Amino acid sequence: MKILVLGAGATGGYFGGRLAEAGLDVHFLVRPRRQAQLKGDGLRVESPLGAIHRAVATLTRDQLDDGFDLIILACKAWDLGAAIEAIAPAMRGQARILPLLNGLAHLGTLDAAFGGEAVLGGLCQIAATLTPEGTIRHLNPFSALIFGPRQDSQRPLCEALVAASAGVRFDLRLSADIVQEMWEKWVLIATLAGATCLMRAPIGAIVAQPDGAALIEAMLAESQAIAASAGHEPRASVLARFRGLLTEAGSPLAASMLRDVEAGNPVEVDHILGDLLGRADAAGLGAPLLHAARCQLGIFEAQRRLSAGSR
Ligand SMILES: NC(=O)C1=CN([C@@H]2O[C@H](COP(=O)(O)OP(=O)(O)OC[C@H]3O[C@@H](n4cnc5c(N)ncnc54)[C@H](OP(=O)(O)O)[C@@H]3O)[C@@H](O)[C@H]2O)C=CC1
Ligand SMILES: CC(C)(CO)C(=O)C(=O)O
Repeated sequence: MKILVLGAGATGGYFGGRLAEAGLDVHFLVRPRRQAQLKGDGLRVESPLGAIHRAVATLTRDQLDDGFDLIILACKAWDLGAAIEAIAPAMRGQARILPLLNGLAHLGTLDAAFGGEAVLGGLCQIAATLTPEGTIRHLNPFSALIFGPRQDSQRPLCEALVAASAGVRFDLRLSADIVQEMWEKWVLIATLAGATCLMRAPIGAIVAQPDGAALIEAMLAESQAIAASAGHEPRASVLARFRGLLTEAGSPLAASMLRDVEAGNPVEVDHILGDLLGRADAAGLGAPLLHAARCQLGIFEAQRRLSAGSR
């Protein structure tokens, strides 16, 4: 199976690197600055599960052909349009796309560009970051990639990926209902990003305050109600796990969006909170805490753009 990974950032570099480490035929579609880093120093991953430092195959969009079976899409939401243009030559063949982005809106955008049959469902669970020097830092021992077919015709490729990935050093799971699992992940990330970015602190610091846990619980209830109104009520066992993660005393857990805020990077506020709130509005649901988080991140984004423009 020939795999193309768009983006050698935190998630693409980590999961692509682990697949390459396990002997799969992985190529990274990158832009020239990242290609120079990877050609100069190889792919570097620091991880409690074992470091990776290896040469990897890279190509830029002008070198792309249609010989790939699977494209793992690992860009931020604001880069989706450029990513679609970049992978278009590979989509002339039989390739299918496995997106790792948080949220859900990208599925519709990819379906419109390449047809629904080309687009699997997918998500990842990891805390990782890309340093300015190009190292991927995996921040805790947890890493999972969950994926699955959205149409029956996609099932053989999904099963082939599982078979080819025996021995890979992360949890790879073929989901029986990937769209439901993407919704559940959206409920988690909207709450985690909303709370940790609004409070500018990890979970442990928030729940150490007298009203912290109640605030997170209320935000989780808002996200849950929006998912339920779309026909994707999170399963009770999943909600119980999320509640545990989101209210754990002393937890260092924070959303990758908070790491982006702290680094002064753009944030996926429209994709993760804006889109969810659009669906809340359409269903006539109030979600005041999620609205407050969106407003706060909107201000951050506007100020970030202003100061980037004045430099
Ligand atoms: N980081 C995390 O812990 C987690 C992230 N996620 C989600 O995963 C998604 C990806 O996030 P993450 O990996 O952190 O993001 P990063 O910013 O670390 O990496 C994205 C990479 O994509 C590359 N890229 C973007 N557009 C293109 C293009 N057209 N051609 C080639 N390369 C491109 C960027 O390259 P360049 O340097 O050239 O801009 C960048 O290196 C997001 O939706 C995020 O919410 C989900 C779970 C955890
Ligand atoms: C919820 C979490 C931490 C899990 O991977 C995540 O997706 C993120 O921080 O972007």
